[in-house]
Amino acid sequence: MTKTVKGVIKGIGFAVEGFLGAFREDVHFRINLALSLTGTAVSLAVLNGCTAILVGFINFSVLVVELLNTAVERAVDTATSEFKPSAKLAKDAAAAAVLSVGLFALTVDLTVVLPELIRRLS
Ligand SMILES: Nc1ncnc2c1ncn2[C@@H]1O[C@H](COP(=O)(O)OP(=O)(O)OP(=O)(O)O)[C@@H](O)[C@H]1O
Repeated sequence: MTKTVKGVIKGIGFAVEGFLGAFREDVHFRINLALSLTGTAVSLAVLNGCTAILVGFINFSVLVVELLNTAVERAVDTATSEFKPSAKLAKDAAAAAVLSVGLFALTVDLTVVLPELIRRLS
């Protein structure tokens, strides 16, 4: 196995560790994981073609942004235990990113996915 391939496999291992660590230690991550994967699965199940992929991706992106939020929170906690305005802004801006994408995903789910789900079930 070449050095490059070994490096890629190692990198994937670190990514899996990051995912499992966030799952273990962050309750917000677990909640957003459940919501995001449910939204993604329902979108892919009830919508078709490009719409399914786009709406599924919007739901999945909540999970991605929540992972970044967890990373920012942990990095800030590692960097300082003192109260610093810049630390507050870093954490609050990361939380705002999750809120923004979450609200957008919710709006899309309520206006695109839910009506289609109801139509199929009725
Ligand atoms: N070192 C710090 N300096 C300034 N403000 C901070 C610092 N750490 C946290 N805060 C702020 O305090 C509030 C609560 O943060 P806290 O880290 O307790 O909760 P959180 O961001 O939801 O993360 P967690 O998931 O770890 O509970 C937030 O507004 C955050 O920006």
